Amino acid sequence: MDMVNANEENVHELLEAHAQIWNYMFSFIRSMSLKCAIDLGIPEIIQNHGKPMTITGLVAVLPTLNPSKACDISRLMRILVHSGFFARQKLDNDAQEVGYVLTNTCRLLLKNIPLSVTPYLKLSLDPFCVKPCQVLGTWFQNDDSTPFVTAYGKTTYSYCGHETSVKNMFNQGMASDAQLIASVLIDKCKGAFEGLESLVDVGGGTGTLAKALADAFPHLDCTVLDLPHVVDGLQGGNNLKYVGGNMFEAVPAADAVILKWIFHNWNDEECVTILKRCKEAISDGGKVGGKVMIVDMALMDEEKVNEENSKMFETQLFLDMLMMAMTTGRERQEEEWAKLFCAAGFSDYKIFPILGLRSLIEVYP
Ligand SMILES: C[S@@+](CC[C@H](N)C(=O)[O-])C[C@H]1O[C@@H](n2cnc3c(N)ncnc32)[C@H](O)[C@@H]1O
Ligand SMILES: O=c1cc(-c2ccc(O)c(O)c2)oc2c(O)c(O)ccc12
Repeated sequence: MDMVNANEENVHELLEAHAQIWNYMFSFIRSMSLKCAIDLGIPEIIQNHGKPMTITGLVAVLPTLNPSKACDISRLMRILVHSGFFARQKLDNDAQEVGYVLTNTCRLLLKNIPLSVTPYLKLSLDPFCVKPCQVLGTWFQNDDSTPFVTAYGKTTYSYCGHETSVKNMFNQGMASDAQLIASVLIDKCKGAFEGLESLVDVGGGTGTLAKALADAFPHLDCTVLDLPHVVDGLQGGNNLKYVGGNMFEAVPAADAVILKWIFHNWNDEECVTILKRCKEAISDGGKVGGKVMIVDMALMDEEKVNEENSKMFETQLFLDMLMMAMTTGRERQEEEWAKLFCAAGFSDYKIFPILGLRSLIEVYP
């Protein structure tokens, strides 16, 4: 079709292509509208109201709203109803008036629930992550190691080390995700921890996952290894301790090591080095049967993408592009994982696709 010169036959197709571009182009409006509702505390206010909340009721109690902008809140709510975060419900059976309620999805965004996604959303939509994405094109044409460096002039590592508020936002985002993974692992994969006496969470951040595992398995000795500036001052417990160190140099000895969201931050060569340090850690005790447990993505096969799972695949690709913007890492397909394991001297692995977009991957020496 001739897309440039519209005539009557192709005008329909032209407009459809045009609409598709606009929908894609304006996709950031979705995330920014959701971020706005969260910044204003709207999910909590509606939840605490206990029944459908009218627009008048909502604007009356929004604590930080400038009154001259009250009429615009209904426009914000309209797009978020359309996107499925809020729904409209009658106030009561015979009433005509309707109010807003939260959908199940939106409940996951409440700030004070254990599995809240909000800290991770705040991290992902902060200029910390957004600015590097805006300079991808520049980065493809310069010598910088990552778009993050193009945007900020330093690596994420040194940026987080110096800016306390960004470091806290990053650690809180990671911790909230670790809480979700911990509860699924403890609920669905108890067997994976059976027979283990000690476990190191490599790059375990502020220890959310290790803490949950230490509580769930009181006979498991848990260690969190992370950079000194992350673990300094953190207090362990009975079967939990923190160690400051560098996973490229040494990993404390244990029956097993777990690494969540580590490998997607690093290139292949860096991953093989980390894997070798992990292999040494599970061999040092002299006990056979140790293993490396990885929580990360196994990218779906493009041939297996269909209408039902295509959104899932798209979300995996979003994360891959985010990793391109922030780090030297990438999301990997099964074959790419297998190559890394082989290069680091492991003999076998098994992928358990039990964590939604991500998998538990066990690697054996
Ligand atoms: C993407 S975060 C994942 C945190 C945690 N595993 C989780 O999933 O919630 C990566 C972690 O690796 C840590 N890290 C980076 N370089 C490291 C190194 N050389 N040695 C140990 N930890 C490191 C970071 O400080 C950060 O906590
Ligand atoms: O901004 C990010 C930065 C990093 C990151 C960068 C360098 C490292 O040395 C490291 O350990 C982690 O990882 C992320 C991540 O894993 C996400 O899921 C979302 C955002 C980020």
